[in-house]
Amino acid sequence: MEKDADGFYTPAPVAVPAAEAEAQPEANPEAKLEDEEKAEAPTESAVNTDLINSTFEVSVTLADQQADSSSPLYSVKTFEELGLHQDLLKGIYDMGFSKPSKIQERALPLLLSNPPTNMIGQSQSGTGKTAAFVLTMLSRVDFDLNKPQALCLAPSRELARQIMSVVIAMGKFTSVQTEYAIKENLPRNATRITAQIIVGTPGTMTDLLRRKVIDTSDIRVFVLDEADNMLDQDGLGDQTIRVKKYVPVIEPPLQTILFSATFPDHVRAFASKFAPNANKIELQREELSVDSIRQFYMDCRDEEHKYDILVTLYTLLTIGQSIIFCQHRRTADRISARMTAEGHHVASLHGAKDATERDQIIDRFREGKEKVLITTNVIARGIDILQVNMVVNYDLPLMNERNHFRPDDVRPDVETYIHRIGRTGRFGRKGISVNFVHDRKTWQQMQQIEEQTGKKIMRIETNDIDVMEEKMRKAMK
Ligand SMILES: Nc1ncnc2c1ncn2[C@@H]1O[C@H](COP(=O)(O)OP(=O)(O)OP(=O)(O)O)[C@@H](O)[C@H]1O
Repeated sequence: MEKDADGFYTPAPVAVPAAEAEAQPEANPEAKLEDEEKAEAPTESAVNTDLINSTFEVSVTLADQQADSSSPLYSVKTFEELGLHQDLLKGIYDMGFSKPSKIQERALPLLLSNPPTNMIGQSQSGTGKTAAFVLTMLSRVDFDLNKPQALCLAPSRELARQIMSVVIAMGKFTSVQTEYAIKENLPRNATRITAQIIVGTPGTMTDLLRRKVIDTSDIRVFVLDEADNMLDQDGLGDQTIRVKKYVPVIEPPLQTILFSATFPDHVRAFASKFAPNANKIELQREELSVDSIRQFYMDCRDEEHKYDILVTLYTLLTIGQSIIFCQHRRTADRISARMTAEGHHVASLHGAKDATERDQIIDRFREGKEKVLITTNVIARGIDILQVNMVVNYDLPLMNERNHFRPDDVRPDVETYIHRIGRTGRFGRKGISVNFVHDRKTWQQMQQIEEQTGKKIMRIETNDIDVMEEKMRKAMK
């Protein structure tokens, strides 16, 4: 199975493993036909060849990385050795996965062993954490029992929908039943959910639990994706704790699974309380972001110059796909309205839009119908769109006001930064991130990000557009 036009998983004819791809005799047989009709349509053939070549290149570099012991994609094992049911192995191979990543290899045996043990797992963005917890949910569910058995919480409806697409793809050869706990999905008068796996956001999940639409008496797995965010008192902490209170812990024994690319110190202790006696897989600070994302910054004179530079970048933004992050919804709306009025094609997505519109916008972006998405932190975490090769921090991410030392000392939100740039460079692919810096304060904030992540952020000259473009194109290759 491979991702369809919606970016979700649907059946594909046959996945060609990287090693076999080279042996394919004719990547594009049509290219050989020399009749008039074909001769008149060289563009399509050329595009096909390009697509095939680029898929091939990704497969080859992926195979290299999965064989490099220092890569987060490395593994010595096969999926067969991880103790998965035959039906789930079929699902995994149908998705085109051939080898586990490091987090999958390390976490799955711990997650699947009995008696069930809690897990706090950390691994860089785009390294396959979703498969680790989805396979655990699917492994622990009794498909003959028509009752909820696994709950999974994510910070946004977009991420909940994406996780569900993975549950459905990996569970394709099982009889799993699923349901969403996201806004405007179930009718208000729904009385009972019989689905075994429920994926949602904490507000709606609480509402369904409170109204007893979800019976918790057989829940055995409780997953928090983006767990540091889900437990943070400045984020969704209160709502997540409320959900947990509804779920019995002792009978059946509850396995609590927390995953994220980041676990800042201030939530680490609470995470250990929330998932007691957990197996832990942790990253060192300098390992937090992946090396395949090249990081840059651009000096802008002021706010208006930021906009001008963004417009100058437009052609580059549309080479693959790109996500532009703003601190506020109004900024996202303002710049997207202005760019649209000037004839550019951009979409904007944030939490103030209604559910149907949000679904349409992200689906169009997944399908590649929109190339440039202007947004807020709402999709900073978890969203997996492989074609995104550029992320722009139009505004650097900043801590909530209550974490400011003084009103004039606004600290950068380093965790959100790591997640934002992680929307590109997924599973070994290349990507670039660009930060706009326009005054002393933003300059200092960027330096703090550099210090705390231990990764160099390179300057890109904005005076000479050609040089700027050339440098960025090179970094994207
Ligand atoms: N073993 C594998 N082989 C090939 N591709 C994989 C494998 N595991 C995961 N992937 C793909 O890698 C991409 C990233 O995976 P995923 O979204 O689970 O990352 P993540 O670690 O959860 O990232 P984030 O921290 O951003 O949420 C997805 O497109 C997924 O299908």
